[in-house]
Amino acid sequence: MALSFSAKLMRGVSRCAALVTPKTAPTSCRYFSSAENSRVLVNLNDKTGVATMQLNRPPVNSLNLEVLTDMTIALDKLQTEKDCRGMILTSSSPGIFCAGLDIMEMYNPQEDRLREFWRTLQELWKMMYGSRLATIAAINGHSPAGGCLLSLTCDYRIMAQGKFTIGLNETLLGIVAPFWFQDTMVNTVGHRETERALQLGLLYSGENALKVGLIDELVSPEKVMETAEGQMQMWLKIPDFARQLTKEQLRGPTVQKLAQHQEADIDHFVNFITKKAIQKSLEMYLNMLKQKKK
Ligand SMILES: CC/C=C\CCC/C=C/C(=O)SCCNC(=O)CCNC(=O)[C@H](O)C(C)(C)COP(=O)(O)OP(=O)(O)OC[C@H]1O[C@@H](n2cnc3c(N)ncnc32)[C@H](O)[C@@H]1OP(=O)(O)O
Repeated sequence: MALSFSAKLMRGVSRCAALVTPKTAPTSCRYFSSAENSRVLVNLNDKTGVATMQLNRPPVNSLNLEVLTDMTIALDKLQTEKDCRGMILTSSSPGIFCAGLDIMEMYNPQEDRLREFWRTLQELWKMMYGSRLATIAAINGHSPAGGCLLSLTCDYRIMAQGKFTIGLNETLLGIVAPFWFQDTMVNTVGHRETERALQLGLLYSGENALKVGLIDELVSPEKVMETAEGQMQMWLKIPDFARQLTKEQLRGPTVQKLAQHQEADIDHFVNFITKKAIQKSLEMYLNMLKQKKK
């Protein structure tokens, strides 16, 4: 029998809820291992109520079904921890925040897995965008497409200076950012900038991302985490209920829009991605990524 998404989540939570506390850990810090081989590393500081979630899937933290599932399980667990009030999302590989969705999930896919992959991304997006936690993205490297989307679900974005880029570049792959990716971008930088950025598949430098409001701060790579922690303190000075209700009023309608069209969105995604022409575009993009190395 097929399990519902929430049943799968619960099964995952009980499987993954083990608390792993290394001998060297500060006593106030609990380390959650969200999966047997830790594709995301999560710890919660009991003193501050702030959790850190690190993407940990080398080489580029691309988001496959397993990473998305682990993130969803970890976030669900943090949100049920009464004392957890904030989360910083970052990467364990400085230089790469997240390369976006794992293109191999979309290239020559099996339909069942493709559906589950997309549903899990939808669920994670809904949870992140509507999270009761104050969320800050510490973008310590490249952040294209799905990586940019993840950061956009947070309440505040701090990016590392350097040659890193960020943006919803889907059109460069010959694919189209779905309406809820677009909505998240519109809500952040406005309609006109989104029109330009998404049609051109713009990958912004940190400086340009700051200019258009795609990120909130640009700091040296070694300052990204401490800036995120400092900023988090400001967000946590606000009473939770007031901050959460305000967020819910501002973001709720966008989350509801996807919730109401979720099945149709999965059908549309599967139909689109499995088209011959789209498969060809993905193949060319994958080849281009490989050629780049030579
Ligand atoms: C109706 C709706 C339809 C569709 C909606 C779909 C929405 C899609 C959203 C997405 O997120 S699509 C993914 C878009 N991502 C990208 O365009 C990023 C591609 N990657 C890069 O640009 C670079 O890899 C980099 C992130 C800038 C890092 O560069 P670096 O030089 O450090 O690494 P390298 O390019 O050598 O990559 C190492 C290794 O990883 C493979 N790789 C990279 N990105 C991905 C990815 N997103 N998915 C799968 N694999 C990826 C790359 O090919 C290399 O593999 P190799 O070692 O085997 O050659």
